[in-house]
Amino acid sequence: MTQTMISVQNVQKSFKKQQVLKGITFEVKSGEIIALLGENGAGKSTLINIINKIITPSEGNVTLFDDQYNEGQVKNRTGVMLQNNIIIDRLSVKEVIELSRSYYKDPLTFEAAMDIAQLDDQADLLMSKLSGGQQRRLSFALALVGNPDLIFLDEPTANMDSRARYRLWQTIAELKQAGKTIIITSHQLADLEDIATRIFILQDGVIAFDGSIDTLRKIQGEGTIAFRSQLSMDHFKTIQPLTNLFQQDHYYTLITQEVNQVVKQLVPFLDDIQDLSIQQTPLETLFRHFSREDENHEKH
Ligand SMILES: Nc1ncnc2c1ncn2[C@@H]1O[C@H](COP(=O)(O)OP(=O)(O)OP(=O)(O)O)[C@@H](O)[C@H]1O
Repeated sequence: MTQTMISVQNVQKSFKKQQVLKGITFEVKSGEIIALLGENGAGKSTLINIINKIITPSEGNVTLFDDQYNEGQVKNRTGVMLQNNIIIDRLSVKEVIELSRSYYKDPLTFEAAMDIAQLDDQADLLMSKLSGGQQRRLSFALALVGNPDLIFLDEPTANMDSRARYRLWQTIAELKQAGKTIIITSHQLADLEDIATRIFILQDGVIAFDGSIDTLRKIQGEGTIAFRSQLSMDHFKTIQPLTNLFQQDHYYTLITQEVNQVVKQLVPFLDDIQDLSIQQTPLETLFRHFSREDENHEKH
């Protein structure tokens, strides 16, 4: 049976004169994997911190699980990996895992938590002596040590090497299989794309998009045609139908619902086109539509 895990009602947050969140409302059901996207400074961490009562909103309400749950019950079923690692200077990796385990009713075994952290060789090392990536791995294990049903991961892969990142996404896939509910912020959109069941795009203080990646593709274009060319933008501007056209240096990206029709119109330019590729529009490209940094494009 699906349960409402998170209910956010009209959450607003201002820091001095800057209003970061302007009225955020949504519900998350059990088993959903939410990718929370937004540019740097969009307010993703602020929203996650408000949901977890780390900062208070200027307006609005948040309910986790059921409003009958007390704070202790909520904490017991929730795992949080914040953007900044929390370091307790005097504790070793082993000690902090044991300490965290003791807090929860139904924790993972010590071995399972160590397996997530992948820090066997550093078990006796003080937390403060870990590298940035190792601290991140420990933070991930600590978020999961209580065997939570609801998990918040704020840029979990920051500082991780590619092997650690691979393992983390694998663990998240296992959590998904197990029916956990997860909210993740990450700038690694290719990995998020494989795992998320629902995308939130935070822009200008509101959720500018809430839906599946398939819905986003239906709105913005199923197919992406990319190529390099020395020809100017003017040559490609008249191509129809496009939902978006990006140019960066000599690299063009055309997004469309009608791939065949667009490819046919590129035929006259083929001698001046290199590295042509056609693919289902990736999340990375769909997200660029909402990006302010990428001004060199034509929205259709
Ligand atoms: N305690 C604070 N005091 C003042 N301003 C703050 C505070 N916390 C956040 N902000 C501001 O709020 C905005 C949103 O910050 P936030 O960290 O939520 O963004 P983000 O979407 O998580 O960004 P990033 O992708 O860079 O992590 C930023 O402009 C930030 O400077």
